[in-house]
Amino acid sequence: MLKIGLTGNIGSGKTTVAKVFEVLGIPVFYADDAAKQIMVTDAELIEEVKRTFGNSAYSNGNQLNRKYLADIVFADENELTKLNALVHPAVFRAFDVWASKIKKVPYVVKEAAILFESGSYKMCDYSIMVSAPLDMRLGRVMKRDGITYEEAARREARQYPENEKAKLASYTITNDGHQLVIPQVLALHQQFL
Ligand SMILES: CC(C)(COP(=O)(O)OP(=O)(O)OC[C@H]1O[C@@H](n2cnc3c(N)ncnc32)[C@H](O)[C@@H]1O)[C@@H](O)C(=O)NCCC(=O)NCCS
Ligand SMILES: Nc1ncnc2c1ncn2[C@@H]1O[C@H](COP(=O)(O)OP(=O)(O)OP(=O)(O)O)[C@@H](O)[C@H]1O
Repeated sequence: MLKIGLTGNIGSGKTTVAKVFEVLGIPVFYADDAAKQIMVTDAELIEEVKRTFGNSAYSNGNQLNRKYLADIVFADENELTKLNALVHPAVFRAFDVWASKIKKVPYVVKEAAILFESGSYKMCDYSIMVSAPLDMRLGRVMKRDGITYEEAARREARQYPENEKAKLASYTITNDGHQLVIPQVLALHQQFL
């Protein structure tokens, strides 16, 4: 069973592409969602996050104060590195457990915003990058999340540039509103069968 990493910078449309793979019957692991879940359920991790970023990182018990944490980590690369070091090992383990339970499919997809930055592409057989022009990506995220251009751009600045990712990726899907996405996914699907 192949493991295919699926990534793309903020607002590229990787989750949208992942849904197409799901429609084709391919199981998809959403690393960002797994991280979200782990950050509110793993007691040891919660304590580490509080110790590192202050008790205000959580409110009402184990409810993650996402805005508080985002303001700290996306403003300072060192802080983001600290958070990544706490969260990512647990996400890697969750993926391995999830994948080990899946049988009788030719491949699974791991969707992760920072597949290359975290190094997790090395644990995949192939990687796919979803690409779209910067302004289009930031515009999509502003609309989806109700955040400002500056907030979206700050996150983008913490991710590898698209041209560097393209060098590492096995395949690229273009989601620029001109090229159709579904035929591009179907072509890769045929290849992985
Ligand atoms: C800082 C947090 C709490 C902010 O939460 P928020 O709900 O505002 O954002 P969300 O998690 O939905 O992420 C939205 C987008 O931000 C970008 N982003 C998120 N985490 C990271 C990161 N570690 N590095 C670079 N970009 C990131 C991605 O493009 C992502 O799709 C959250 O992003 C977080 O806990 N990040 C660290 C864990 C992580 O790395 N998750 C992503 C991959 S496993
Ligand atoms: N081709 C497209 N045309 C119009 N809207 C699109 C297109 N592709 C994606 N979108 C929209 O843009 C937004 C961002 O897409 P999506 O959530 O799939 O991106 P993402 O790469 O997973 O983003 P993030 O890194 O922020 O999680 C969503 O609201 C989605 O519906």
